[in-house]
Parts: sequence; structure tokens; C-alpha cells
Amino acid sequence: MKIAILGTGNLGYSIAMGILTQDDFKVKNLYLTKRNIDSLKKWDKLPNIKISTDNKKAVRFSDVIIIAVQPKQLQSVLEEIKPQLNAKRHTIISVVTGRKIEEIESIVGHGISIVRSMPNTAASVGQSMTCLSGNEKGMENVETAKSIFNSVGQTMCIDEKLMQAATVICASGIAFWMRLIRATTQGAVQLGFDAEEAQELSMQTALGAASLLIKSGSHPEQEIDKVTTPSGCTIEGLNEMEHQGLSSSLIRGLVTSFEKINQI
Ligand SMILES: NC(=O)C1=CN([C@@H]2O[C@H](COP(=O)(O)OP(=O)(O)OC[C@H]3O[C@@H](n4cnc5c(N)ncnc54)[C@H](O)[C@@H]3O)[C@@H](O)[C@H]2O)C=CC1
Ligand SMILES: O=C(O)[C@@H]1CCC=N1
Repeated sequence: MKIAILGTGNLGYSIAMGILTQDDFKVKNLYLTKRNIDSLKKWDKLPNIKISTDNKKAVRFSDVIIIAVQPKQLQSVLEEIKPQLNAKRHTIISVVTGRKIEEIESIVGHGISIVRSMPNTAASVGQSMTCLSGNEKGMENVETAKSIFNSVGQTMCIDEKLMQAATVICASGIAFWMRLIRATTQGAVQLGFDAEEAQELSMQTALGAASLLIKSGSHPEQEIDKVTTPSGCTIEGLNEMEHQGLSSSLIRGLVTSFEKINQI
């Protein structure tokens, strides 16, 4: 597969990193563009990698075009590459927040295969949760998009109208979970661990909690019941967190984030 990533910033770089460092997925060519390519030069010597500021050339040399620019930059990039697009050959995968498939079609035309996707920066370590939806032709080719994003994590096909919600839960979600890990680390330091140990305890416990649910298929409350000894310390701490609004503040944060997307 020949893939271009137009706009190799934070997210584009994470996707490229994930693709380059996993074993099973074979990419014939990876063409990376951004406006200032200095930060990508270390990859220039790798076989099958091209680094450039030239989006048109990247499209000419690729079959799958991942567009990872900021929302305000999307229109000009689409207008720039439109003359190079070939409906029989190209699939566009947009990771751009808040930009609908119909907005992309209105610029590049309805014949092009378009997949709208929402990965996250954990793609760089093969652990992205990526949601996908597409136009009719995009869904015919969705296996292509799935194979790319399955190589850097897990995928789920969703209705496009849920894409904003997926952005908050999965993409912004990385920041939210980081803050939870940071806060529990700070708590561990206050209780006597040094900073490095505290972060290790916090990270591994978060990974353990997620792994328990993934591997057992159980509900979080079932796992909570197993940990909360009657009259014990866990329920005491948990109830205090809820008195202080833990679940409520998380849900309100997600909803506030969701409302902001509609203004982007
Ligand atoms: N950062 C994240 O975790 C996530 C970001 N997104 C979305 O992905 C998109 C990219 O986000 P980031 O990577 O955070 O932004 P960024 O600003 O780090 O990256 C955008 C890149 O596009 C490049 N660029 C701008 N105009 C260009 C052009 N005409 N041709 C080629 N490259 C150009 C810039 O040089 C920059 O490197 C945004 O739409 C964002 O909403 C989606 C999910 C997660
Ligand atoms: O903060 C943002 O707007 C983008 C979308 C999800 C992650 N970063």
C-alpha cells in the first residue's frame, strides 16, 4: 500500500510512527508532508519514506491519502490536491476534527472514496482507538482504512453523526486519562512515594484496570465490588471522590468538550 500523510504534525506523526514501528503491516511507500519538514528529516534516510512540502506530489505517488491538518487548513489542502485525485485510485482518509464527509465531497466531488476517521496519539505505540465512517464509496473501501488503523490499534465503524462524540471520548480522551494518571501520581507522592515510583504505580494500575475489563468482558462495577471490602478503605475513598463530584465532573467535561467541537 502506498500511503501519504498530508500534515505530519502531532497526530500525523503519531500515525506515521505507529505504521513504521509495527511488524505485520507492509507499507510500500509512506509519503509525509508538512510545511516545515525539519522535524521529519531523521526519517529521510529510511527506505520507502519520502519527506516533502509538496502535497500534490505526495498524492501522485500514493493510493491512500491521510489528511491530518488543522480544520481551518482543510479546504485549501483539498483544493490544492483536487486536480491530482483519481476516483479509481485514491481513498481520502480525513482525521480532521469536526469536518463532515459532505464538506469534503463538496470540494473534491462525490466520486471519490472518503473515509472520515478519528484516531488518537496512542497510534504511535500501536494502541489507538480509531473510529471510522465513510461515504458510499468510502465504505466499499473501508477495509483499507481498517487495515491501516488496525495496524496501530483497534478500530470501530460508527455512524458519522457520532464522530464528534468519538472525538471527545477517544482523541481528547488521551488528555483526560493523562490528567487522571497525573492526579493519582500526585496523590501517591503525597502518600510517600517518590515521583518516578508514583507514576509507575499509577500507570500500571490504570493499565491493569483497563486490561481487566478488556480481557474479562465484565462491567466496571463488578470489578469495583471485588475491590471494595465492606467498611474498608476503598469504599471510603471512592465515596469521598463521588461526594466531590468525580463521575459528574468527568461527564460534564466530556459534554463541554463535545459542545466546543460544534464551534470548531
Ligand atoms: N492531536 C490529536 O491528538 C488529534 C488531532 N486530531 C485532528 O487532527 C488534525 C491535526 O491535528 P494535530 O496533529 O494536533 O495538528 P498539528 O498542528 O500538530 O499538525 C498539523 C500539521 O499540518 C501541517 N500543515 C498545515 N498546512 C499544511 C499544508 N498546506 N500542507 C501540508 N501540511 C500542512 C502543519 O505544518 C502541521 O505540522 C486536526 O484536524 C485535529 O483536530 C484528531 C484526533 C486527535
Ligand atoms: O483538541 C482538539 O481540538 C483536537 C481534537 C481531538 C484532539 N485534539
